[in-house]
Amino acid sequence: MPYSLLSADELFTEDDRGSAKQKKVKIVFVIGGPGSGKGTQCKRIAQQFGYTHLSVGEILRQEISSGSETGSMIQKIMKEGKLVPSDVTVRLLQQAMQGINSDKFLIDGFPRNEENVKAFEDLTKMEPEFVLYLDCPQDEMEKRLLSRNEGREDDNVETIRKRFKVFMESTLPTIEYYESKGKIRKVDAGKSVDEVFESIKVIFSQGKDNKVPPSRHKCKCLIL
Ligand SMILES: Nc1ncnc2c1ncn2[C@@H]1O[C@H](COP(=O)(O)OP(=O)(O)OP(=O)(O)O)[C@@H](O)[C@H]1O
Ligand SMILES: Nc1ccn([C@H]2C[C@H](O)[C@@H](COP(=O)(O)O)O2)c(=O)n1
Ligand SMILES: [Mg+2]
Repeated sequence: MPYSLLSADELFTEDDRGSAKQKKVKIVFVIGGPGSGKGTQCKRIAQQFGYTHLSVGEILRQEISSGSETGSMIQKIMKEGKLVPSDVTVRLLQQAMQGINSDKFLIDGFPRNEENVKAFEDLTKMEPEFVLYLDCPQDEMEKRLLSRNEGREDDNVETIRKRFKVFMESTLPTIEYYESKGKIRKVDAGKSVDEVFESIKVIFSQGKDNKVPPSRHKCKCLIL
């Protein structure tokens, strides 16, 4: 189904004295495997560094709760641990951003694949300032998800394993892509919540030129 997508200007321009003025918006993507602690750490980052936290998974779950046809489609996909088509995801993300007057967005759980990256770049003509990557061992992530207890339909062993596979096959290549642009900031997310946040604070306290050594992930390169 075609969606009417707004351009970067329509999304990010404010007209406050009769003349169109470009509003500078800073975007940080937060990625990591299922259960790596994205939501947990984003709440702290938002509080301490003044970002607006948007969880893309949460935005999709809100659409499910709305009872719309799109919501039923999203629900089926999520139950199977798969990814929602990017035109749907980016449209809902854009709508959420439009409704908030903020110049600093922390976008949790995005991008998840090459299609997400391309849809976002094509639509907004923007790039993230940097991409925070929470790197966590799979057995630790599985343990966390199985004791999360938030009633999520996708927190069962079968779906969790599928989500891990999607992360390895589809999300890791996006990390390679941003790494080639010097935008990945990786932290060891297998430690305690406080320890992980200590490493994150260092990153958010530094300027945008802060660089980390390339990671050892072996993934195919992402060609956009
Ligand atoms: N560093 C940590 N140590 C132990 N438990 C943690 C840590 N970080 C988060 N948790 C717990 O693990 C569970 C998953 O965390 P969280 O929801 O933040 O992960 P997520 O990356 O957002 O997962 P998803 O991709 O499924 O949304 C939660 O119950 C949370 O309280
Ligand atoms: N960019 C995204 C983000 C999320 N989804 C879907 C697939 C995920 O398993 C689910 C839950 O997301 P989470 O709360 O774990 O971040 O939402 C997607 O398709 N595309
Ligand atoms: Mg989450």
